[in-house]
Amino acid sequence: MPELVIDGLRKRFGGNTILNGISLTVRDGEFFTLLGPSGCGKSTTLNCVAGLERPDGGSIRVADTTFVDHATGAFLEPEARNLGLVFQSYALWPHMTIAGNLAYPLKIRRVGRARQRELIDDALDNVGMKHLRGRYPHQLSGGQQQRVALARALVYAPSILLLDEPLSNLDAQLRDQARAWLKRLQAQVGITTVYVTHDQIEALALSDRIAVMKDGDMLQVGTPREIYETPATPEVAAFIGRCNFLAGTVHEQTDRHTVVALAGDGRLRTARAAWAAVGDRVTVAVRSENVLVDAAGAAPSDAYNRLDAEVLASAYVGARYEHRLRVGASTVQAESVSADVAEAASVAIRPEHCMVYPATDQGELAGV
Ligand SMILES: Nc1ncnc2c1ncn2[C@@H]1O[C@H](COP(=O)(O)OP(=O)(O)OP(=O)(O)O)[C@@H](O)[C@H]1O
Repeated sequence: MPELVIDGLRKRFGGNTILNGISLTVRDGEFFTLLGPSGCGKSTTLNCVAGLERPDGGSIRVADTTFVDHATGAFLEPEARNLGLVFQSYALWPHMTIAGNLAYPLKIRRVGRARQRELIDDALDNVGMKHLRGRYPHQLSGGQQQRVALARALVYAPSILLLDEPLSNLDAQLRDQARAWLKRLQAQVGITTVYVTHDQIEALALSDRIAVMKDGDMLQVGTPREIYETPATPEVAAFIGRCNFLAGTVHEQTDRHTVVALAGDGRLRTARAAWAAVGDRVTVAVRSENVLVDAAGAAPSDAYNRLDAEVLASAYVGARYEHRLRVGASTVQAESVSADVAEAASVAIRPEHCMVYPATDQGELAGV
């Protein structure tokens, strides 16, 4: 399966710049996700790959085939790109059986009847729908229809699979199931896949790598672990998972730590941020699951920061409790498995769980 290379992709609609020169490479056989808030340009990127939009700058190439190159004026028509496409609305033809829906793209490609049957059986087998080949779309559930849409996109062995929020019409439980079989299927077929979603859990669960987008720019590309554990910017940290942001000033640089004086009160040792100088204004990001409340009393002080805290509110949310605490001048969110935090007069945070960034407007982060 080929690589997809996007280089300097630009797109404007009217006076608005939607893509600011995006560059990325999707590797052979990779499950690659474009993740970001609504309107950041994910679908526009995918549509440029599909040939449904013409970019205003940059190029897109798959293996040795140029799909589009603004500099030379090259543009390959969508139907010549041999792509598998699945969108949010599955758009199966209602008057055709499932097998008929899958046969259609093969007929267009002039595949012989016997071979059509083999390919259709294989594709339906892949998605566990072979036994329903004679049914019509209205006789299937939403989840089953989505499987058929995927089988139809795979039946003619496309070079790349493009999926735009394909699971968003399914209810929560079906979505979980669909996620599991989609990941299995993609690995089994080994097809290079670009997936668009604004759902962070979906992105983390499915992807080999994720590109986090905002306002037509790419903020970070990395594996799910890299994106979650070492977000490149506070915006990435804010968009994925639950994160606290604490304002402060660099107080001291030691061999191993950067010590931050928090606004209000308290000091926080963080993993050393080599770029920071004493006196710099910084934003420290800490995931809410890394703010320990119930273990605070037991945490050895050399391995943890200990900060005075006041519990403002606690809520039971099923598998855990969520707490709002006042720490210095900030409100901090924390999680615990035990309800027993009423006495907590401090929180414990490991230095390596504190991520330091140049000072960022906290109001902007709230809007991510
Ligand atoms: N054909 C168009 N004409 C004008 N503006 C458009 C067009 N298509 C998209 N846009 C605008 O471009 C921006 C990016 O849209 P896009 O669909 O790429 O975002 P997205 O990240 O996929 O968001 P969502 O998750 O909501 O689909 C939006 O502000 C949208 O309104």
